[in-house]
Amino acid sequence: MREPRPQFAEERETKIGETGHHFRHCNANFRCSNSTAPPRSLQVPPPHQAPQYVDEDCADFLPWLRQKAGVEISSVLSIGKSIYGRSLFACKPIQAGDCILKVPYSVQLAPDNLLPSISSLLGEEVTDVAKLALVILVHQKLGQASEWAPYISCLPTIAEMHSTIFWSDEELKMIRISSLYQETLKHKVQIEKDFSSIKHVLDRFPEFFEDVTLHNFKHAYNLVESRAWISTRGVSMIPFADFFNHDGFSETDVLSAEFEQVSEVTSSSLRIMSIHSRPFLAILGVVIADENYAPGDQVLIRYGKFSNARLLLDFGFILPCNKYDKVCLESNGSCRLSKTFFYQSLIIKRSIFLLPWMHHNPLVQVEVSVPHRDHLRAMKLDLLDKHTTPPLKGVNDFSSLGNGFLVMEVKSSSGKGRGIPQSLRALARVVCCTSSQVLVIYKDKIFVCSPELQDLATEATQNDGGLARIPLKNRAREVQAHQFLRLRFDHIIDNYNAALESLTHHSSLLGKHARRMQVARGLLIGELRVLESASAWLKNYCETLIVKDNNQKT
Ligand SMILES: C[S@@+](CC[C@H](N)C(=O)[O-])C[C@H]1O[C@@H](n2cnc3c(N)ncnc32)[C@H](O)[C@@H]1O
Repeated sequence: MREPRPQFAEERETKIGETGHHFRHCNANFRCSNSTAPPRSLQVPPPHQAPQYVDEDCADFLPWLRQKAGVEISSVLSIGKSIYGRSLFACKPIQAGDCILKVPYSVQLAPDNLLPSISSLLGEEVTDVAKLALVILVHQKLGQASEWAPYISCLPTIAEMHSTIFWSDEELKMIRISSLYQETLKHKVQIEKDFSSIKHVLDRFPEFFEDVTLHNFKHAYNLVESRAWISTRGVSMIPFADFFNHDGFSETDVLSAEFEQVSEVTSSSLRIMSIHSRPFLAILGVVIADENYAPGDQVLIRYGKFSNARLLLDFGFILPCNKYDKVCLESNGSCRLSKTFFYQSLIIKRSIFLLPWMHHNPLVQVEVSVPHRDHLRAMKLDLLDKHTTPPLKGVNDFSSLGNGFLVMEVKSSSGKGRGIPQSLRALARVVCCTSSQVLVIYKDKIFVCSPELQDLATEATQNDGGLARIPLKNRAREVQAHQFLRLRFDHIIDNYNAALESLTHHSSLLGKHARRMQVARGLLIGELRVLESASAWLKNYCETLIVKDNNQKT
């Protein structure tokens, strides 16, 4: 799920699902953005070019929805087609602030639409996503006999969906270097788990589920993940509203910018929930235009501040130059508090929903080891154990990336370097403290001690407890620590370049596979950009320190 998007949850720097915010229910406001922004996806031409304003396939959809709702849903939007699939276009001039869409709860599909005879058999572990997937499967089976048929028939087929959960093993290999690879495997396992937990119920209702395979279930599941929103009814499919496409270039923060306004000024319902531990915010029912639109403009919303990996996993597309791309350097293993793992390796992963029960070996692994022969090893481990806070707490795209260092693009190599987590730099500072050992004899025992590490410990205690958060007084050591990090980044960069190089040789791929290869390349290129920006920043940082040092000496 995602953001206010279809399941529109916000991908923010804080884990929304854990903030404890709970908004009175409501009709939420979505700000929409005009499709005159630059092209957004790999699929050219841009969406505002020659849109087909009326989607003939949906001819009976709006009259049906209006009749079912008993009210006008929107008088200013029409359903059309763009390169993004079904899309919403302004059919009349729209002014900022206009309410452009209202979808009553009565025409939303939620888990409570499941027949009580079915839902009563489902265990508590069955998620809302899985339940809503079952609702979709029931209506798919009913076909034209379903009262939701005009909507269900508008949903994309599995062949039209490109989430990496539908990629073949061969296709997935193309993104093996990215953490999305692990995320995808983990997510597939989660879906399989959900399927096994409902299988006995499916068997009890052959009239609805006789032919349902894991494949069909996955399809329905991803329909929910790529289109559902969160409402007070839980995860909901909102017909018509789920035809909005995503605009990653929009500066409008659908979630947070609207947040207070919605909860305070309108009677809207904003609610933050978490599906599969993924943070997302959802809003519902009412969409307010945030800018003016001329007839024919595609009206887009921002699903969330999603990196390409997340867009690809949930929605099956990526954006070129996605400013929300991130890379995660993750401490290895399932147990980040393990001193050994914490020190011994850092793994670079792209950030997305990594689920904790998966332990496949990541392809890119960077050793940041404290050699066993390091006399300070025990002390370093102890210090880190005492002072290091979980580096990724609350900042990850993916629920399971609790162990890593989330690296975002550093906009300027001479800037503040905010894309490189302090905790990662701190780790490098500690790891690089390798000298100044002294032996202390205490109670007839010999202890190895380091004034340098001791200083860090004192400094941490005197400040906020964070270890090595400020530059080391010893400038040469500070440079050494950052050069050490840069080496690791450069190693990963080399691996990304090699992976990209290998993708260019997949010329035999056709159709869907060729498209997926293009997407895989786009994903890796975006992550490489983040890595290169970090490396450039580290280089600049070291050079600046060296110059300062030289100036002081002369
Ligand atoms: C909520 S639905 C939007 C309506 C959808 N286009 C349809 O045909 O029903 C989300 C899906 O739309 C497509 N989509 C939305 N925004 C996109 C974008 N910026 N670039 C490419 N595809 C996009 C993706 O297939 C995504 O899974």
